[in-house]
Amino acid sequence: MFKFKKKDILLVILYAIPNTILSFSVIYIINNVLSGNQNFLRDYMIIVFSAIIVYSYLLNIVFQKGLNKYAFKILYENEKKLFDQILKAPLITLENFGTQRFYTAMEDLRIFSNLPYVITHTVSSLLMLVIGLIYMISLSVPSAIVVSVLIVLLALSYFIIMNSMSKEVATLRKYNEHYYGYVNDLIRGFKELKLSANRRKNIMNEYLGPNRDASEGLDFKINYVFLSINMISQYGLHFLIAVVMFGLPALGLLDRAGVISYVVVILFISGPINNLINLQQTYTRFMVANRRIKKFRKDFQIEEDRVDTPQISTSFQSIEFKNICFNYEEKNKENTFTLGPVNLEVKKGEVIFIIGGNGSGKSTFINILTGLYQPSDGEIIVNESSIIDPKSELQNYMTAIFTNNHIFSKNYDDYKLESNKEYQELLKQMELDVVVEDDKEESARRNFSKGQSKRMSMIFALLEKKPVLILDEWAADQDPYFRKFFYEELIPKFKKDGKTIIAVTHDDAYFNHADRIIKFDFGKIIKDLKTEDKKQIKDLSI
Ligand SMILES: Nc1ncnc2c1ncn2[C@@H]1O[C@H](COP(=O)(O)OP(=O)(O)OP(=O)(O)O)[C@@H](O)[C@H]1O
Repeated sequence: MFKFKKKDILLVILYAIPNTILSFSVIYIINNVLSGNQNFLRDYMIIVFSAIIVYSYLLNIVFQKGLNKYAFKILYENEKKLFDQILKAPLITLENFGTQRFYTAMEDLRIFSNLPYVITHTVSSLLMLVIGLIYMISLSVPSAIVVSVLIVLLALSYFIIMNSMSKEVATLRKYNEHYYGYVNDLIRGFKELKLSANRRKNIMNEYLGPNRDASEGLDFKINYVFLSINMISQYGLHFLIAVVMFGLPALGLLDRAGVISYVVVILFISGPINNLINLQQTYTRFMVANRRIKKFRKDFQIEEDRVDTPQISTSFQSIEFKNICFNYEEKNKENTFTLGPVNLEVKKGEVIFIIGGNGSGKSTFINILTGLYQPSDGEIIVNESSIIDPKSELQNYMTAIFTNNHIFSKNYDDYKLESNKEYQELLKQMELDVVVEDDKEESARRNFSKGQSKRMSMIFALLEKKPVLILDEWAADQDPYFRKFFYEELIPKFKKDGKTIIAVTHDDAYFNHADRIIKFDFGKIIKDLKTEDKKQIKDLSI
């Protein structure tokens, strides 16, 4: 995902080398001043010392600015790519994996935006460590070996304790996953919980409470251990300095000036050592985030052939389904629902009602009709001759209002509402002119009642001016008066205007307002009746 070019690596090196040399010059000067080296006790040394600090500061500012720019560029570019991928993902993928995956992918991207800093820190810290060791070796090889061995031992004990906690960390993560599930129930099911004292008691006493109790103990243990091992670096450093101050001179490995130099170097490299140790956790997080993003990219793979800007076509004449089949691929489930084979022809201007019991496949069929689901088998023919690719082209002819319609917070369509006469007329027609008093976008996107929001969606759908209108139980949320108006006035008007209407409905009182009734059962069309056949229509039972 984040690919480093040769130029980027060169830039990091170009920064890290002078930065390390400058930092090391600071130690070198301090060492010599402390040990009373006359060459370093001259007046101009303060200017040299200050110049090094200022230069080092400016170098860091310039580099950090570039690094920041680079990190944010990568982050925002990848965020845009992610949304592009989400918009192009098939509906079935979204349904199978759940929206939660998008949120975690976004979180993972944020983690990754730190990668450039971390790499730069790693390179600088490593360079500081190497130069510090070289300096110590130049002063005394055996002392440098003793100090290096002690540093390695301290780092090893840190990693061993850290890794021993991985099982506990995984268990805590599992507890937290359940916890977020309960929180979700609590927020989304707030009304249902408020209605039942038993439910409130049970969610608290049997789920949320025990989950939090178990997490509390584990969280404390993990944090306590992490706190303790983080102290290893602090107290380990004191131990190391004690060895240098007392142990090494006692063994005759270092003199007084050597001790001062060693202590100064150790104090200086303790920062980079700490960085390197702590960075291990960051790298582990990167690896996990990388794995998850890769999996996300694979699961939500973009199909390159997808046409992204469909043109509205008004030349619709007919659509024909030939042996169309579809089945939900549910892992580890034997009885997955299968739709089809569906054979059906819809002609321009027809009003078709789709009926059938719960779970008979009406919405699944609508999803195929609108190109949201890709059929596993069969052919879709539009205007008698052109066989079309349902993924990209079906939507050219259709607009749909689903049962769980959504009114966007902003206008993502090509039409404008302001000063739009047609919009004003539609508001009156849908009897929303008393609720929406002006033609401003925000007025059309306020909080509506369910029935009003469906009427607003109808206005938006009609403004799209597509020849085929698909409605999934649109009238179910309307009051009896408007429902009657919809079936008896609006549908005939839409038909007169040349629209083709395919509506899923349970309103048997209005079946006579369709040209055809198509009944689904167990994923198959079991009846396809013309409404002229009054007797058969009367006998239809859902
Ligand atoms: N995303 C999905 N994954 C797996 N199975 C699904 C999915 N969506 C629906 N189903 C199953 O497919 C079958 C048909 O569902 P569908 O929603 O098409 O029925 P419907 O006729 O619209 O029902 P209703 O009148 O209740 O809205 C049901 O058995 C349902 O459980």
